[in-house]
Amino acid sequence: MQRWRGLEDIPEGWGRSVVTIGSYDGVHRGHQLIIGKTVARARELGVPAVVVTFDPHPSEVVRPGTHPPLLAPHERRAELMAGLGVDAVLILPFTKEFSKLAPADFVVKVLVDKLHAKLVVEGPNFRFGHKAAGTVDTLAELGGTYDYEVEVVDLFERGTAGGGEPFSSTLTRRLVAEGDVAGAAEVLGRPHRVEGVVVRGAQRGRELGYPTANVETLPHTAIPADGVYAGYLHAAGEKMPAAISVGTNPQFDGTARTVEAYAIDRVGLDLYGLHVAVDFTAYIRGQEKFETLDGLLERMAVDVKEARELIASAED
Ligand SMILES: Cc1cc2nc3c(=O)[nH]c(=O)nc-3n(C[C@H](O)[C@H](O)[C@H](O)COP(=O)(O)O)c2cc1C
Ligand SMILES: Nc1ncnc2c1ncn2[C@@H]1O[C@H](COP(=O)(O)OP(=O)(O)O)[C@@H](O)[C@H]1O
Repeated sequence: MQRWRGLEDIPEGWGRSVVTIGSYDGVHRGHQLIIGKTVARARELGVPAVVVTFDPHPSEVVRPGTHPPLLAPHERRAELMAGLGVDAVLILPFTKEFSKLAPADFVVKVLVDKLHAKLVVEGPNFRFGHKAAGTVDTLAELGGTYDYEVEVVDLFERGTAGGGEPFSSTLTRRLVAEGDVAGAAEVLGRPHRVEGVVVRGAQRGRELGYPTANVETLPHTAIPADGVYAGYLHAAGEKMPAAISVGTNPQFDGTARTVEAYAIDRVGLDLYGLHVAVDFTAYIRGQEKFETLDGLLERMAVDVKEARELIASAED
């Protein structure tokens, strides 16, 4: 899969393409439908499938200070899109100037002049151009002038997550923020993942008998609510069942919020400095401050047992 940052990166002589445009944060199951359709149509038409997305998130540029927590960094989104068969991802730097392009100017600059769109696939709620003035109808009208078709895919799949709300990035962010990682996994079609480099913590975990890899997350990462979770730690090419703690370590009157994962029953790992990923599959409990350290240790033993069981039952 090709990855372009900015219109200048599109190779000279790029032919026609099937295109879909969106933030696609999380690449959840609704997104997967639209992107899957884009790829299927591209194959039928014998041209490449291109996803156009933005960085930073448009809302931060339009209303500074409103950057939403991100479900997946661009790197991860690209990996997921490649898995869906996408041929190229174009990340457009979303600047103030770019945000002022009228819908027709956006269409000409990106879809017509650069990607030579033959077909554009979107969800019904797609908006684009200055003040989000462009709708799928605007897109289709311009297609009449500029020789491309528009196909609207209903992305409103519903599961049981969030009380049967339609799948969306907003719903997923809410479920993650509430600690409902099982619900988030239903919308995403896979567990929610937090990634980053393993940094040093208080060096206390090993003394407690549960060394934990402390993950330094990227700004704007969607981090699950404080609590204890079951999941996986992916490190050095291995996928290890893990008990995960998110919080400030109230037992030790900590203040910094950390994401830390204990790889169950693994001894002697050295993960410092590695880029790792933590997948959240199930919520176990909230963070607590126990009367004694033994209270915490007893509870941690139970957490690890529960995590092991939750993971084993999900793998069956
Ligand atoms: C399964 C599990 C459960 C935890 N539960 C709590 C808790 O209830 N309260 C708390 O303050 N810290 C909790 N922690 C975090 C530990 O306090 C933390 O991992 C320990 O202090 C080591 O920190 P360090 O990695 O900075 O050395 C938990 C950690 C794990 C792995
Ligand atoms: N089973 C394990 N799970 C997670 N990290 C482990 C494990 N075994 C060894 N480690 C290593 O130990 C470190 C965590 O030990 P800990 O005492 O909690 O130190 P810190 O406070 O720096 O996180 C991890 O960063 C990793 O390098």
